[in-house]
Amino acid sequence: MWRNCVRLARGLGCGAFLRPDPKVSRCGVVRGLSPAAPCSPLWNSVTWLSQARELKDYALPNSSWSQGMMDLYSRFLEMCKDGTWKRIPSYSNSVDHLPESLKLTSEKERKETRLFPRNMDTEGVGFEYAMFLNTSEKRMVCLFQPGPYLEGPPGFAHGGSTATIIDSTIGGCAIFVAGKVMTANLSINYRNPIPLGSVVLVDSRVDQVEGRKVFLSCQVRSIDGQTLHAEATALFIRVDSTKSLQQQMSSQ
Ligand SMILES: CCCCCCCC/C=C\CCCCCCCC(=O)SCCNC(=O)CCNC(=O)[C@H](O)C(C)(C)COP(=O)(O)OP(=O)(O)OC[C@H]1O[C@@H](n2cnc3c(N)ncnc32)[C@H](O)[C@@H]1OP(=O)(O)O
Repeated sequence: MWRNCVRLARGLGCGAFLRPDPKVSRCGVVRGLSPAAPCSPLWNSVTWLSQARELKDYALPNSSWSQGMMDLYSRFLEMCKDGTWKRIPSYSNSVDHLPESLKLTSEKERKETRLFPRNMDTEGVGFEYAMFLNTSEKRMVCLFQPGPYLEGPPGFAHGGSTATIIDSTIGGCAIFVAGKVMTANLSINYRNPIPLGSVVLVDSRVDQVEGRKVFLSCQVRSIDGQTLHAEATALFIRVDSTKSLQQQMSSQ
């Protein structure tokens, strides 16, 4: 069934769902001085994407995405049009997400590190995901399609992979709202297993900020909302900087 989904997606292709940017290749590589995110004025306005080096944006559709993932992605792109939601690009290295001016000197030198959920180069085998941020609701939603290399129980996602995508989504939300943070506590209740190749919505929000403490909650649900796969609460601690990433970027 999973293979059929992949074949179906391949057959349909993804071109129809994207408004093509001639400077962005189909696989999301940013060429030359072009920004990567077609729907986000915030990301378009920042200068840190203007690097000669090529960055691949992994959060753009590829041929492994199922029809369900594509449909959901285009629904969120539609919601980006009025600025309510912003598509968050995703690179293979944490450092690539930071504006040049915020990088520590040591981080400016290229390191052979990889952001954990982006550590597989073959499309569709691991974490396929795309995140969208709603700033006013302090909410980050992640469309997640777990691939066959994330198997735990036969046919289903490993609980650790679910924890990873929750931590990343919640963490991304906390970073945009509160700035540089670390996960101090993550508590997950697993309610229903996630079938490999299915698409789920990881919906997280900041509930409260108390000094350095950022409290968040999250639900992982099937696309139709009928199945609750997991729910989580988390505490993130601000480690430095009083500004959120968004404030830092808009003041560039
Ligand atoms: C990265 C990419 C950036 C790109 C962004 C743009 C794109 C966005 C999209 C996608 C992003 C993906 C995002 C990924 C996110 C992943 C996040 C992780 O996986 S982080 C790794 C795992 N976490 C650790 O390794 C922490 C290890 N722990 C520590 O380093 C420290 O313990 C730390 C920093 C958490 C706190 O240490 P202290 O020394 O700074 O602070 P103290 O004094 O201990 O605690 C402060 C307050 O918090 C409470 N606290 C601390 N830990 C607690 C806990 N576990 N439970 C309850 N309270 C706790 C304490 O009791 C204290 O409270 P009182 O001020 O006294 O009221």
